[in-house]
Amino acid sequence: MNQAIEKVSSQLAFGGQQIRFKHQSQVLNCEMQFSVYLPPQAEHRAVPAVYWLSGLTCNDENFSSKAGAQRVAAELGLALVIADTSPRGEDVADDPDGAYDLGLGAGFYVNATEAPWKAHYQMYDYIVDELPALVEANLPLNQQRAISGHSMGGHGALVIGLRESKFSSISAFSPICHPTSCPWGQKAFGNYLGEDKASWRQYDAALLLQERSSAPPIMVDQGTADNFLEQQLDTEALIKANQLSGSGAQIRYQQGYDHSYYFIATFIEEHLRFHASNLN
Ligand SMILES: N[C@@H](CCC(=O)N[C@@H](CS)C(=O)NCC(=O)O)C(=O)O
Repeated sequence: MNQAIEKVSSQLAFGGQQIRFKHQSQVLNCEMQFSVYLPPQAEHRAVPAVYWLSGLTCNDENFSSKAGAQRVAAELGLALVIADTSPRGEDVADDPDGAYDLGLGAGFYVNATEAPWKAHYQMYDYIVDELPALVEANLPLNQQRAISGHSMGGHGALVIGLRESKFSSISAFSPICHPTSCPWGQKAFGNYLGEDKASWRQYDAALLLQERSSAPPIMVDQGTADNFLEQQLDTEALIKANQLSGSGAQIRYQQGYDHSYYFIATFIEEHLRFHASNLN
C-alpha cells in the first residue's frame, strides 16, 4: 500500500512543520485529507507518532488548530498524525436529515457492513492499516506508535488500541466508553453494523477491556462538567471494566472541565508525556 500523498499546506510551528496532505484512499474509496505535525527532530531521524482521532463534526483541523499540542510534541520529538472522522465526498452517504451524529463527520471508526454505508465507511481499517502504511512510507516516521482521541475519537482510540498490538499506549479525552448502550453508539452501530448486536461488541471499549487480563498502558481524562457525560459517555462502565480486568488503566475525573477543546488543551501535555514515556 505504498501510495502517493500530496501536500495541501504547510506551516512552521515550534521549529517543526504542521502539514496538511490529501490522498486517494483505497480503503475508503474516496479522496481524504489528514494532517501531520513533524517535530524538528524529524529533519535528522525517523520519529515515533501519536495518532489522533477526533470527535463528532470534526475534521483533521480541529485538533491541529485548537489543542496546542505542537509545543510539547516538538520538545518530545513526537509526530502527530491527525485523521479525519469519516470518508468524504459528494457520493459518500450521509444522514438523510443531516444529523451531526451519523454519516459525514461521524464515521465512528468501524467497518460498516450495511448499505448504503459499507461502500465508504471503513474507518477502522483506514486508521489501523492504510494511514500508518501511508505516512510511514512517505514521511520520516519509525514504526513506534501511540493512539489518542476525543469523544467519538476517544472511543476509536480505546477500541483500536485494545484490539491492535501496533500501538504501545492509549489515551482518551471524554471517550464514548460503552457505545452499545448509549444513544450516539446505538444510532451509529444500528446503521453501520445492522441490527445483530453481537457484531457491535467488537467496537465497545468497556466490553473489550473487561474481557482482557492485560492491556497496554491507558490514560483517560473526563471532565465532570461535560454535558454529554451522563447520557453518552458512561465513564463508570469503563471504570468497572478496568476493575474487572485488573489492567491498571488510569481513569481520571477532572473537576469542572467540559467537553471542549479547552479541556483537551489543558491536559494534552500530560497525555503526550505519558505516550513518550511508553514509546521510549
Ligand atoms: N454539535 C454537537 C456537539 C458536537 C461536539 O461537541 N463535537 C465535539 C466532539 S464530540 C467537538 O470536538 N467539536 C468540534 C470543536 O469543538 O472544535 C451539539 O451541538 O450537540
